[in-house]
Amino acid sequence: MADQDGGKGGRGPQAGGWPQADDGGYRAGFAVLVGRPNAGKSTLTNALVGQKVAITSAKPQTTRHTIRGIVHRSDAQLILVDTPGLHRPRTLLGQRLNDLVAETLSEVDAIGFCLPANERIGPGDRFIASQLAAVGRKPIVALVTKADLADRAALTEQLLAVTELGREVLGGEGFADIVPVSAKDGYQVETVADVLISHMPPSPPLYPDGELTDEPEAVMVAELVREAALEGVRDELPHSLAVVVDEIVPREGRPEDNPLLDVRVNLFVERPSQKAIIIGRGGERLRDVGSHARKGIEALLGTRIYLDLHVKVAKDWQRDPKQLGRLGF
Ligand SMILES: Nc1nc2c(ncn2[C@@H]2O[C@H](COP(=O)(O)OP(=O)(O)OP(=O)(O)O)[C@@H](O)[C@H]2O)c(=O)[nH]1
Repeated sequence: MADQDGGKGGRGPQAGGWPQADDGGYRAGFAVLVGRPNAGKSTLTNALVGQKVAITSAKPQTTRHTIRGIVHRSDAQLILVDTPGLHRPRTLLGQRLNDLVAETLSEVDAIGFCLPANERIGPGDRFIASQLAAVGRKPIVALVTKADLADRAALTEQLLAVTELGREVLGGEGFADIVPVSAKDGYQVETVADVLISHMPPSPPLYPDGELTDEPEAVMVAELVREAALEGVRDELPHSLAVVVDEIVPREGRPEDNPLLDVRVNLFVERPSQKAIIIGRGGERLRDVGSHARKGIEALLGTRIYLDLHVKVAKDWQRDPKQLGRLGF
């Protein structure tokens, strides 16, 4: 995977800004965080990378896209892939998500398996552990997340339970490492990076220094719109909303020192009633969504934008392969 990704998304390696790799000890590679919904994967990714790149929410399974962030060290690069929750497929969308996860797992150099410190290991965790065991020889690091939510005794007990799970499901010594971590208060976040980096292969840097994500900007724009559109109505339509960026184009005839980008975005829902929720009475809610998202997008792109949002009904898009393809899943 190492040499495939450099040019993805039109943000490939650029001249200048590359870290030096001639000291011989450089490591670089890919790691993925897996775990059941709500295990803390997105929050930990953000804490490791130091910038908000993925949606976090109190509701499960909001992370739809594979989002990468990059941890830069003077002697290493850790490229993180944040996957959707690995779970038993229910709808076709679920199946697609799991295919995506399986594909990602087979391509990375190490896997971080997130298990919350404050919740008992359950069937969902065992299911994921068995999937990981099937991936074959690959370092699997257990990350006991949300350590701030467990007291010392409970954390110790959880670490023992996780050790046991590793031996039972993976055989031999079980997990390559077990690290308790809290993304919330920063406890051991650096250690997680150190441990994952220790499992990366010797390699020259794969990305220019300072690049925090290779996610195509369009995907980040879509995430910002999606986040704004779900604000306050997650209960009503968390799984029924797909956001697709139609185009991002510079407005013609603008002065060079004051450019404006036209950003056109489509929001797909499954039913007319959901369209009404997004738009709100007299279009008021959609205007709020737009002004909210616009601020985030302007900060992301570093320029003023005109944001054009369109809400469309794509009936049963979650179950229709053609529609899923069109929506980028
Ligand atoms: N107290 C505490 N809460 C955390 C921590 N990490 C994550 N959370 C919370 O746990 C919830 C789920 O976190 P996410 O990072 O969205 O979990 P996820 O595994 O990416 O979830 P999915 O996208 O559903 O797969 C959110 O409400 C977070 O604020 C932590 O270290 N401490």
